Amino acid sequence: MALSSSTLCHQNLTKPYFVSFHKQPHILSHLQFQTPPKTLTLDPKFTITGGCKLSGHVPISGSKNSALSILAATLCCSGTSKLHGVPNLSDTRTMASILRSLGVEIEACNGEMWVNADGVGSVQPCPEDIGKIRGGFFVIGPLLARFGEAVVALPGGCDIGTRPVDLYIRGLRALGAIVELGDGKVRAQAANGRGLVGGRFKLDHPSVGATETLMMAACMADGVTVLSNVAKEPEVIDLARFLTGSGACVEGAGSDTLYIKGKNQLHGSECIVPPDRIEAGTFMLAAAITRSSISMSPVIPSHVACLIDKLLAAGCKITCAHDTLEVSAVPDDVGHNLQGFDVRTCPFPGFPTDLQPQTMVLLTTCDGLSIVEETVFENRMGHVRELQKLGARIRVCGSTAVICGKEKGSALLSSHLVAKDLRGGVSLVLAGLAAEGVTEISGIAHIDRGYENLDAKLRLLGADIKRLIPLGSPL
Ligand SMILES: CC(=O)N[C@H]1[C@@H](OP(=O)(O)OP(=O)(O)OC[C@H]2O[C@@H](n3ccc(=O)[nH]c3=O)[C@H](O)[C@@H]2O)O[C@H](CO)[C@@H](O)[C@@H]1O
Ligand SMILES: C=C(OP(=O)(O)O)C(=O)O
Repeated sequence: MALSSSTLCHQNLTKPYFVSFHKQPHILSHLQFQTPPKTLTLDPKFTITGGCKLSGHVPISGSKNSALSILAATLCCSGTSKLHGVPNLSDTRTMASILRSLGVEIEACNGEMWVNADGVGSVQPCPEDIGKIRGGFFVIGPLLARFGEAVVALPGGCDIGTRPVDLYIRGLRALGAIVELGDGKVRAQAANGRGLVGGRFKLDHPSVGATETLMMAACMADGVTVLSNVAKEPEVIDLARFLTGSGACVEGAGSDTLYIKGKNQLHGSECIVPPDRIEAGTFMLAAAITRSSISMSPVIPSHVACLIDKLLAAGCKITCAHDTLEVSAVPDDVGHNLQGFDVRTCPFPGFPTDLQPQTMVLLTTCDGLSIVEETVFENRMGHVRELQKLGARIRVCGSTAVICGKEKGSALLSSHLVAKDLRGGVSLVLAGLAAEGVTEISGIAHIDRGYENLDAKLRLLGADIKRLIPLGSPL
């Protein structure tokens, strides 16, 4: 089915994601893994020779952000939970290490994870690991709810703004917890040694992580909790689905109010981590930036509706059949250069902040002036300086960037670039695919936090990208 904006408006945004287990693709089994050359380099790097057209089909992995919150939620469950489609990322490995530091037993094999939290003997997860990722902090909700206490260090994650945890703290207090912040740690205790109690809390801002953390806490609080102005992101719905499958009573996921009736006990359950909408969006943009045609699956089209609208407006062709999406920007197919467009990032269902840097790269290759306004994080323009090294004409004023599209005959040039965060980092990879010559990108550990085998997947599509590993480091 060829897509237009109106086609998507009729799709149910909260429709469950059903894939029978036997159909779950062994997504990476057919990728050609390259044994990376060991070279005289200090830091792992990508080198990309630009100009290759992409073609073929790419498998989309399970969602990083859904996997992180569902893994945190397994702490609520008695017995074993079985998760399918957990992406093999440094973030999910760090999350597993955080859970193990509490005494959780985890076995993992080919994207499947068996998690059992019955032997938890600590309420203080490893602070070093918590400091590496944002999602690790979410364990404060389930720890407090099930064990009455938690001591959790302040989280890490992408350096894209101040990213406070005030909404988590105020929300947990509304559920009867005593919460203090000091020494880089949040200490929380259910008051009077009793468990949490249901309550009402309105978030000042629809924070994804605060919504998920409070939802997990409320699932085991005594009585009913009403959370308003919550996040409506698909990952919130995925978490609610896992919790409900584990015996919790959660209503309203996907709307701006959650109604949760607490239960004394939740049980382990089985779930599939839905596909990563940000990874899918990144490959959709890779097709557009390289003026190529590729397909990808599984994708839930309503999760990437905003990007589909923008790419259609730019002049791309997009078709969708079941869970497969095809994006074409081949000049012979679209008949003209792509047209620039404006973007304003917003909480879901608005344009995702996690696709802002990648979209900016596309805009540098389109006709005309484009404006990108970042409204979710106050410091998410770190990629611009690197893109300017490639000759991109971008001006930033605060959280707004003005992008001058392609001049006749001009192209992005190659350079040595540094990835400073996850999505900014992958935007440099996309720029390298379109640049003339060889682009070198260091700091790729940021990219490995959130993309499963990015280089192998791009090679599968025909890109010339190599991962250089420092001499002496284990493969
Ligand atoms: C692991 C994970 O799921 N990460 C995602 C999650 O991050 P995360 O959950 O951290 O993002 P939030 O939705 O909480 O952040 C949105 C805004 O709210 C602010 N804020 C948040 C909490 C708080 O207590 N106080 C406060 O002021 C933040 O500083 C930010 O400006 O949602 C973001 C927004 O879609 C995505 O970019 C991240 O990929
Ligand atoms: C901001 C992101 O991740 P995190 O919240 O884990 O830092 C992201 O995935 O783009």
